Amino acid sequence: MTTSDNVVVDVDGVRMRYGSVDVLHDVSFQVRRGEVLALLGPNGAGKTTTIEILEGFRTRSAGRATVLGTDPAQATEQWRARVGIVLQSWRDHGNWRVRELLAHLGSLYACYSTERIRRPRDPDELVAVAGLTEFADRKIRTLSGGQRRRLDMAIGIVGRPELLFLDEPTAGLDPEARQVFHDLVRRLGAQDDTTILLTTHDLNEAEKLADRIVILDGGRIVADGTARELAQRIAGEDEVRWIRDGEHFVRSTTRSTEFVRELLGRYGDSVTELEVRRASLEDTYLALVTKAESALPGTEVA
Ligand SMILES: Nc1ncnc2c1ncn2[C@@H]1O[C@H](COP(=O)(O)OP(=O)(O)OP(=O)(O)O)[C@@H](O)[C@H]1O
Repeated sequence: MTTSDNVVVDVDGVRMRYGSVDVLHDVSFQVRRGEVLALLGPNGAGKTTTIEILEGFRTRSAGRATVLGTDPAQATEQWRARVGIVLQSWRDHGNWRVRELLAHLGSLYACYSTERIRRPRDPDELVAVAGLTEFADRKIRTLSGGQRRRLDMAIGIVGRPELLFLDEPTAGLDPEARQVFHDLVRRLGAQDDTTILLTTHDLNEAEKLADRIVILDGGRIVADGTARELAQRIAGEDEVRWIRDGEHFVRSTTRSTEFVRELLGRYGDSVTELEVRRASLEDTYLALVTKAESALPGTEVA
C-alpha cells in the first residue's frame, strides 16, 4: 500500500465564503487510515463548517477536498455507505424501539457489504458496545438525552464506516457515558482501523483520544501535530513543586529534569515531596489561540 492509499482525508487550500466574509482561509490537512484526529478551536473557528464540507453537506468556495478518494461535493450513495456521521440527537422514529431501529437502519447497508467489510453490524453487538443493552427494547421517545447520544453513536457506526465524523460527540454526556464513548472510539480505531475525525471543546478528551490535533482559529489552522509536539512548539514551561523542611516551593522551568537533579543533589533527604507538572494541552491550546488572535489585523498592541 502506498502512502497516498493511506490518506483518507486530504484537504488542500479550502476556503469557505458566506456573502463577502471568509470563514475558512486556505485550510489544508490530511488524515491517515486508522488515525483519530481532533479538530479544536474556539466558538466560530470553523470546525463544523470544515466537517460539513468533508461530509458533503456544504459546498466549499475554493480549494480541493478528497475523502476516501472522492470529492465529497460529488458524493454517491456508495461513498455515503462508507462514511459514518453522528448527528446531534436522533429525533425521528420516537415510537420505534432501540434494537428495532438499529436493525432497520442497518438493513439499508447490506447491499454495500464487501468481502473485507461486512455490513451492517449486528444490532445486539451494537447495543452492547454503545452501552444500550438495558434500553434495547425501550421506545426512543422515552430515552434520556445521554441515552439518545449513545443511540446517535450506534446509528453512526451501524454501517461499519471506514471514516467516522463526530461533531462534539460527548456534549451533555455524564462521566460514565463519556467513558463508554471513549472506550468505543479507542476500540474502533484499534480493532476496525476506523479513521475518526472529531470536534470537541474538551481538551482532556482530545488529549486522551486523538493521535493528532489540528487547532483552527478564525478559520485558519494555527497548529497541527500530536499533543506532545504542540506542547514543545510553544516551549511550555514545566512547573516543579516541592516541600523542603516543611516549606512549600514552586518554580517554572523549561529544564525540569536538570532542575530536579540539582535540587535533590543539593538538598537530598530534606525534600519530602516533589511534583513536576508538564504543560498540559490546555496551556498549549490557550497559548496558541491567544498568539493567533493577537496576530490578527487590527488587534496589534500599539
Ligand atoms: N450558513 C451560514 N451563513 C453565514 N455564516 C455562517 C453560516 N454557517 C456558519 N457561519 C459562520 O461561520 C463561522 C464558523 O462557524 P462554525 O459553525 O463552523 O464554527 P465552529 O468552530 O463549529 O463553532 P462552535 O464551536 O461554536 O460550534 C462562524 O462565524 C459562523 O457564524
